[in-house]
Amino acid sequence: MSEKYDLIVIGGGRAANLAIAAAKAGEKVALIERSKLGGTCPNRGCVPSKLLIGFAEAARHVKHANHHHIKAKIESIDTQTIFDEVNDYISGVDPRYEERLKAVGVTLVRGEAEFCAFKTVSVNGQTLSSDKIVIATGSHPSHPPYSDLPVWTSDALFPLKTKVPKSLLVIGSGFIGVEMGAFFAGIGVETTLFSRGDKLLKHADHEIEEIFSHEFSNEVAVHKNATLSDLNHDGPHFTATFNIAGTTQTFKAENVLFAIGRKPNTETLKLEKTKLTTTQHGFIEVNDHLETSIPGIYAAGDVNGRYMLQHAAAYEVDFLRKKFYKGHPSPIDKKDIAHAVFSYPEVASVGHTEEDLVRKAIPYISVTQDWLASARAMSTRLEYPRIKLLVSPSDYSILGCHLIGPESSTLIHQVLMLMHLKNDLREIPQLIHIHPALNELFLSASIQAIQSVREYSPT
Ligand SMILES: Cc1cc2nc3c(=O)[nH]c(=O)nc-3n(C[C@H](O)[C@H](O)[C@H](O)COP(=O)(O)OP(=O)(O)OC[C@H]3O[C@@H](n4cnc5c(N)ncnc54)[C@H](O)[C@@H]3O)c2cc1C
Ligand SMILES: NC(=O)c1ccc[n+]([C@@H]2O[C@H](COP(=O)([O-])OP(=O)(O)OC[C@H]3O[C@@H](n4cnc5c(N)ncnc54)[C@H](O)[C@@H]3O)[C@@H](O)[C@H]2O)c1
Repeated sequence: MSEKYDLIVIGGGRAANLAIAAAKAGEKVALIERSKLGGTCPNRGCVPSKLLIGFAEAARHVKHANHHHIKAKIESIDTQTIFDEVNDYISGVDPRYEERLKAVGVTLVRGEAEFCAFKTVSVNGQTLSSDKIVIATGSHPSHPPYSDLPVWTSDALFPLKTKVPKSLLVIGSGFIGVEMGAFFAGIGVETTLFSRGDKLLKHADHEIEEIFSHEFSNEVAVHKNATLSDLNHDGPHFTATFNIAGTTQTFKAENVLFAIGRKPNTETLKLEKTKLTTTQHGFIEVNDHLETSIPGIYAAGDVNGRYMLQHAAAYEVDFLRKKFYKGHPSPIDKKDIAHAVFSYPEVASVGHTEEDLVRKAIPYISVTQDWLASARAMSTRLEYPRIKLLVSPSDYSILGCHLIGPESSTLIHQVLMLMHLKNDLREIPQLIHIHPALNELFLSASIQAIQSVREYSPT
């Protein structure tokens, strides 16, 4: 006999907030979590990785002090304490979530959920059913090749249970590869990163990617067009053989981090028992109400594959909260979801890349400028910071904006705000910018873009 609930939430990552909202609305709600409450972001994702990156940034300021005619030397970096502090943060996450859930009366079920009948779920032999189920089971690192060896994925870093290696090979040049690669290099670990293609951050706008690739390679040894052909582990070292642009090369390091993408957590859910199907990559398809092909079953966050970002998961969970408990009837707003890569250099992006616009035959004008007109930017002594604006020649709306340089993740919010309120680039020069704040980069780029739109004539 199954116990009936008003709502079952499977996965206690971002969707824990939905369970709390349901309980506050007076519903009988069960939250099922097989691992640590809080999910990927605070336990093994955004938060611990950014805490680590802060340490590397501090080290990099010392390393680059000579740009400001200051002679400085790092005497030592206590890498073990850095990880101990981050491990400490992680250990507090699950208990904090559990307290919040218990305070509002959510029934917390610890264990792995699987469907056992239509809209019925079993966990450790206990059966729960509901007409309203939210699947928010997130994602996990793609299974690395050579997984019989003690190689790392990002999950192995948080919490780190082994000693910090002196040397590291990073395989993959997406978000995690370049963030963690810059971190380890920043704290003095001899780091080499391998990309199987000829780009790092292959989905970035090409102009930004070129600058990123160049600057990142000054910090981290990079090999492009590199395919791993063999990996051995012998005593304290890994020996990796790569085919790099037609030649065979061998590298040794104390550890290897695979950062080769993430897969949805749907394999063990037995979705077929509730008649739900997934895409060929295992993501749960949803409509614009985040409802699956089975009415009453919803999927939010990484598991639906729309984005794989914490702020997108948060937005989707909040959409469901408003839908269920505030009676909001509208479909989910197709907002542009921005992202930032907290590597060195930092990159932030919203909307289309230039390649997207070309592929989709969307007319645009493009302006790329450095930020160096601003004294604050000049004072950084960096030469690469750039803004790329892609603007519609028909109505001055921003189609895409791509930043590279310090504080890109913060600065991009000026563009997000404009796109959110009234997407008309002509508003930017109307705003009196503080002189000489970094934000002046938007002023000069928008003035040039407005001029280009005025002069635009379709070919
Ligand atoms: C190293 C790293 C850095 C990142 N940095 C950023 C960043 O800076 N910014 C950003 O926006 N995003 C970042 N992300 C992505 C972000 O962490 C995810 O997009 C986000 O956590 C997804 O939230 P979610 O709630 O969908 O899934 P999750 O947080 O993964 O939660 C899903 C939960 O479901 C549980 N679960 C799975 N299957 C079952 C089951 N069958 N039964 C019971 N429970 C189950 C899991 O244990 C997990 O706790 C990063 C990810 C990684 C790995
Ligand atoms: N700052 C952020 O917002 C942030 C940070 C970290 C992670 N994330 C999220 O987590 C996701 C996963 O990150 P990720 O870096 O693992 O994935 P990713 O998709 O960003 O990059 C994976 C890279 O690995 C390459 N690759 C795939 N298989 C390979 C193989 N067998 N050998 C060599 N290279 C291979 C791919 O071509 C790609 O370049 C991201 O897509 C993002 O959604 C976000």
